[in-house]
Amino acid sequence: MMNQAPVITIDGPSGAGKGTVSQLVAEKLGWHLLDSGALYRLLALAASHHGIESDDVEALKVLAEHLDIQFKQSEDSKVEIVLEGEVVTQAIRTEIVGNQASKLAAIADVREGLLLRQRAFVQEPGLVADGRDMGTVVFPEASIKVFLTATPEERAQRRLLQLEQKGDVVDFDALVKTIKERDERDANRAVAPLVPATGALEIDSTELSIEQVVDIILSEAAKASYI
Ligand SMILES: Nc1ncnc2c1ncn2[C@@H]1O[C@H](COP(=O)(O)OP(=O)(O)OP(=O)(O)O)[C@@H](O)[C@H]1O
Ligand SMILES: Nc1ccn([C@@H]2O[C@H](COP(=O)(O)O)[C@@H](O)[C@H]2O)c(=O)n1
Repeated sequence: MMNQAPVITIDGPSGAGKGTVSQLVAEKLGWHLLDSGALYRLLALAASHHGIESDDVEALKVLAEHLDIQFKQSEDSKVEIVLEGEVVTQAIRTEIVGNQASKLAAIADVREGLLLRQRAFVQEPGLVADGRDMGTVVFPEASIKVFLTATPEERAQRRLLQLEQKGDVVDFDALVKTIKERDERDANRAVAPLVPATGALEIDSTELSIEQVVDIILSEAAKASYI
């Protein structure tokens, strides 16, 4: 990654706050943003649309390499996600799609198929990348690496609030179970498992507000003279 724009990676389990925090840090720095989980979710949705089974590794790799997607900045500065011409910003956020994404993400060829697309997000003045393997595999030379966690119960509580605000009815215990299952699969897979990168700053956000987490990361950015 010599002579490339700087990268801050924020990895961690589902619901730890990576997406929220990454967006705020990117806004503050004026940097680009990569939500790598969205790519795995888009792949899961596209596979389902095309009737591709999760054991058809060859077809999944081709699909991953050629995913027809766009991240469009809308007027209210939110990002609209388009898959094969259809707006799927909300459709990819369900727990079902998240789980399916996590199953496909355990396949080495699928990860390989998405690798270059993720690296292409590095642009001046810098990139904040959120996911599971940003600091370990995709951007191993990132200048700041963060591993963001919170207890499964706290993450389930946050997700519950998020889903209730959208009008969804969800059971807390079922949510904790799903979150633990996804953690287990993401952390124990053979390829790019969810582990802190060497030298990552580990932040447990269970007792922290979003603003406190953002401030910790921005103070690292200030130390690196990005602010
Ligand atoms: N420190 C925090 N305190 C309270 N709520 C938080 C905190 N961080 C994030 N949240 C809230 O938790 C919810 C989940 O956050 P977010 O979607 O950013 O997590 P995530 O790690 O990106 O999850 P996923 O990997 O599944 O996409 C959001 O509603 C967000 O506002
Ligand atoms: N770098 C990444 C990002 C995501 N995944 C897998 O995708 C699933 C959905 O991700 P979200 O962050 O949107 O919840 C996730 O459970 C991972 O299995 C990944 O493997 N690597």
